[in-house]
Amino acid sequence: MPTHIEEGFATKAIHSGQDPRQWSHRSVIPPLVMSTTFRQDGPGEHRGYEYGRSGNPSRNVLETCLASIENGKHGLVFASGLGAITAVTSLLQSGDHIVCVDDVYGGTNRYFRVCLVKNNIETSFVDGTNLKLFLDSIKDNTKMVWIETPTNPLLKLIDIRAVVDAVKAIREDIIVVVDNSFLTCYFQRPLELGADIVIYSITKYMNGHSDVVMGAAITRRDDLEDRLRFLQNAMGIVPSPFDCAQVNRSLKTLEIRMIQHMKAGLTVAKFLESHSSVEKVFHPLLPSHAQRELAKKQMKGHSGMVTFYIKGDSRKFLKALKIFAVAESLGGFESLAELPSIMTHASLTAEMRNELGINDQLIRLSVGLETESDLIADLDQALKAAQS
Ligand SMILES: C=C(NCc1c(COP(=O)(O)O)cnc(C)c1O)C(=O)O
Repeated sequence: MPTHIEEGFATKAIHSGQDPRQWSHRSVIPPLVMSTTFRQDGPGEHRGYEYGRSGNPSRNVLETCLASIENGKHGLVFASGLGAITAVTSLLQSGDHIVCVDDVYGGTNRYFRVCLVKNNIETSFVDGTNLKLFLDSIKDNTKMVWIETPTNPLLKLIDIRAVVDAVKAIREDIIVVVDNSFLTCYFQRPLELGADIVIYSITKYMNGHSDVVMGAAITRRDDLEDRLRFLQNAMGIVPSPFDCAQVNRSLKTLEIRMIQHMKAGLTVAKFLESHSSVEKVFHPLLPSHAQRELAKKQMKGHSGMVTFYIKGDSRKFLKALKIFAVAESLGGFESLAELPSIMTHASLTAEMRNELGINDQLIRLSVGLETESDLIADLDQALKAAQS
């Protein structure tokens, strides 16, 4: 028997789910199956696939690969990150309660606060960096705890293992969900830290090419996979086979892309921190980050996300940028810059934004894969423009 080799991340990303022996023609690159339906040998006698919404070979290849690189058991993909959030929160029912970290993506906040409330599912938004405060928010009807770490956009960290242990000590049936979009499974493994479900906006780093909108949920629990698989089909929030093939391709370079995003992001963060036109920089790997020790404990590294308070005119800064594009989203090879207060987090209430410190001086960067010196030069000239 060949000795079992514990494969590395890149090997899993390149080979998991891709075995050419799955298809008779043995193509090394998985075939793209666009068909919405599959011929059956007889009524109900199919070969694993019946209808495109219920299952698709190109989707199956991607879901297998995602589960493998997450060190999970089951991977499910959805039409968008919010589609994954919709499916996962559909595990709840009327009268249930969610405890959610206060600093989350604006669309997540909006879905919880505006949409779920229509189904009589209430959410408490709480500072997840204060474990006691977070746990004190758990009520008899709390059925889900929702974590983003690092958070969007303030890059606050939540101790996943500490939250999981404390929550499960209160009640085992509370489902702990971690949105890992800002780091990917290359830098952080929430399932290994005890989370029940990890979700992604695949749109971001996992695809990393800003040409697919998709979401994913990965779990080790058969019971949750069974319920999520039902919801994926019954709610119809599935991605196209073409998009699945695109993302499957992107995962092959995830490791090397994240390593470069980390390198460039840290270069940018250090440059900003030393600049006289910058008030404060948030980056988990900077010594100045309040939770630097937690970063070292639960993260293998950090992505290209950098957030900072600018001195001077933030709009002038953003309009002066030449290489960074002013745009929503993040995690692609191109560098992006945005003003969360009026862009990605505009859907928060003004009170919530004020409490969090998401004001017109707060700028969020997604540092891409361009030449680092070009990025620094672009930021430097734009910071000067903001002071004029
Ligand atoms: C579009 C942006 N965020 C989407 C997002 C989502 C939603 O993913 P979509 O694929 O955009 O539906 C979920 N979770 C996090 C942490 C996210 O950042 C943004 O922050 O610019």
